[in-house]
Amino acid sequence: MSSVPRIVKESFTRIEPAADTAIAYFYGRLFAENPQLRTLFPPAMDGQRDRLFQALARVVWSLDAPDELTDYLERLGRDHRKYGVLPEHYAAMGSALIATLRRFGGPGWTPETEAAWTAAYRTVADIMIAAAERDAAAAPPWWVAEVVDHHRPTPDLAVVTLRPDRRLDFTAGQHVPVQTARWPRVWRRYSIANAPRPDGTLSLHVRAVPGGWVSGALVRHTRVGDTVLLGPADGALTLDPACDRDLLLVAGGTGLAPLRALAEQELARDGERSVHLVVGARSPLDLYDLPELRLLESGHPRLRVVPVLCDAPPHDGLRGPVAGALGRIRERWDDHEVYVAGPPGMIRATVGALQNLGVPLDRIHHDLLEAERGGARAS
Ligand SMILES: NC(=O)C1=CN([C@@H]2O[C@H](COP(=O)(O)OP(=O)(O)OC[C@H]3O[C@@H](n4cnc5c(N)ncnc54)[C@H](O)[C@@H]3O)[C@@H](O)[C@H]2O)C=CC1
Repeated sequence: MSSVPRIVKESFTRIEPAADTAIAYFYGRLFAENPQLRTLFPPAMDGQRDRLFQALARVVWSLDAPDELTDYLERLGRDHRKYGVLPEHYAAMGSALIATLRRFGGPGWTPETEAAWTAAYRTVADIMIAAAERDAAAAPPWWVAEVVDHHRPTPDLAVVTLRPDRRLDFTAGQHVPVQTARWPRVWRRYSIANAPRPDGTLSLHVRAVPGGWVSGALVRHTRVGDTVLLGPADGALTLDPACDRDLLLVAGGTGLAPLRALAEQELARDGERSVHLVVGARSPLDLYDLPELRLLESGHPRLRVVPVLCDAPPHDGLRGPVAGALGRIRERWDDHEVYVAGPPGMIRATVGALQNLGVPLDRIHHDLLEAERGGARAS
């Protein structure tokens, strides 16, 4: 095994405390040397800086796990096609990155360190470029999608249905990046709220969060007939086809979207698994999809939908945080496969409650890291 991972990790630890300054320097240098690259990035770079640093950290700490790293980089390479990134851009990025690391690497930065980073970057770029080229043979870099339905069950929430101009493959539980005409080059991810449909349309549940550019545009400034851009679907919150345990799906707020998709996918199969869909919300108004869910339930005896309200006056359902309600719905869930989606605090509380109810961790699936990166999906 080469010494590259060790050297890269050690030097990265020294640079990490100055991450914010280093990333700002990196972009300043990249755009000064390659002004044409500025058009690939959004006008405001704040979120972009965080994302670059998170990606860099993930690559550095995965250098010892080549399979995991390759999988991640291939997805990243495919995903970068939607930004208009070309193979020749990688050299410019690499040169600005090495210059930045040299500048912030302190006295421990040696020719050996620089050689290790150069080798690591070359490997990373080669994997991303090759994955993007393979993908280009099979799929467009982005899809133009027409808004075919848009309704606002509450003032800050929209259910948006889109028809992509070409087939967009996805698996129930995945999310897609979305760009609106109002905010060019700003992409945000939203979970797809349905299993694949014969007509290729997909629905998103979008809450307009304070200061959220894309979520605000999708909720308040989007109409039927408008178009948005979509990137490729991604995400691992999907059903394991080999598993036949009964399903417990625990949703908080718009975290309902991916779990509704999983429920639809399971119910479309000729199976016998029971499906409990527990929907946590703050108030009755926030149970925006309940009428549709009741309709689904009425057509499928193996589905049970259980709303749980936390901030509501007494009503005929369950009250309190969704995590605390699980033990009141059923004493044990340890024979179930469980999927959880919602705000990070709700995911954490629910996973803890499930463990207390005897569910092994390897049967609890969630996207906590994605939800924490978060704004990602919400803003
Ligand atoms: N795959 C995933 O995990 C997905 C996650 N999301 C995330 O879900 C969130 C949805 O937001 P909203 O609809 O505004 O939800 P919300 O803030 O209205 O909360 C929904 C439910 O979660 C509970 N909750 C909220 N914060 C909590 C905390 N700190 N501890 C325990 N329980 C908590 C509430 O009591 C309520 O029952 C967003 O952060 C979004 O990014 C959305 C889609 C998919």
